[in-house]
Amino acid sequence: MTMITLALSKGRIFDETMPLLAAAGIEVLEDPETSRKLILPTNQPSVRVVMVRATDVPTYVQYGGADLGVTGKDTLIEHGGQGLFRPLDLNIAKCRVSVAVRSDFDYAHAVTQGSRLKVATKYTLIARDFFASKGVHVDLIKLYGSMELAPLTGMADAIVDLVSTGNTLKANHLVEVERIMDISSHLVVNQAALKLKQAPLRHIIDAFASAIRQD
Ligand SMILES: Nc1ncnc2c1ncn2[C@@H]1O[C@H](COP(=O)(O)OP(=O)(O)OP(=O)(O)O)[C@@H](O)[C@H]1O
Ligand SMILES: O=P(O)(O)OC[C@H]1O[C@H](OP(=O)(O)OP(=O)(O)O)[C@H](O)[C@@H]1O
Repeated sequence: MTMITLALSKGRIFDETMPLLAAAGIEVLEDPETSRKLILPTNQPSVRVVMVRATDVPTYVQYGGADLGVTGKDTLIEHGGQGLFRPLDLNIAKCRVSVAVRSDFDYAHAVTQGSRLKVATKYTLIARDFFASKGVHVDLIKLYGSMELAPLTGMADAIVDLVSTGNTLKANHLVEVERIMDISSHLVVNQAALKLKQAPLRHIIDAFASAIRQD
């Protein structure tokens, strides 16, 4: 029996992938929110799900710890995508990467003045590319979470972070000043596995493709 291993992360990616798995006839038998198990069985003995940090999904798939996985485009860009085949935009976990500042910070003035902007972010590659393309000099501060706090404490002038409803920014008196790119989650597949386990992986990819919701 050829075992297929799918890497997912807890929360919205797991939740929003479930209907796609259902289209492939796959049902996960345990709830990752309540189970302590990191390897979850499914109703198909030849398919299992491994639960990893969202930022680790591309790494697990790249090195063959999983044959395929679901990951945000933001995470994929920061990872670099080496060794990954990326057959489908799943149109789930939709948000955007944006620049935000304190509502009393004059961003337009700061970026035209030619001075250096202090930017805190988890997304250093995306931020570096974006500001380079605008010709704005930045000092990047790498953070792993709670980016919103950086401008509030005076540590940074701006953040580059994910925005969906805008509620998190609003609750912290921050405003979105530039939208860098739209984000959704993608299916990624290990390139070697795609050759060695072609038939079962094709079945999953095709089922996912048929179940993608367009809006
Ligand atoms: N508010 C949101 N609305 C829609 N999609 C989102 C939102 N926040 C994040 N996402 C998308 O979902 C992916 C996973 O986000 P999630 O919050 O589950 O993990 P994380 O906490 O950022 O990751 P890690 O645990 O590795 O730090 C992100 O990479 C992004 O593509
Ligand atoms: O614009 P909003 O709708 O407020 O979403 C944006 C927030 O969502 C993400 O965090 P996290 O995954 O912690 O958000 P969650 O509370 O939706 O899980 C992201 O890092 C932002 O902080």
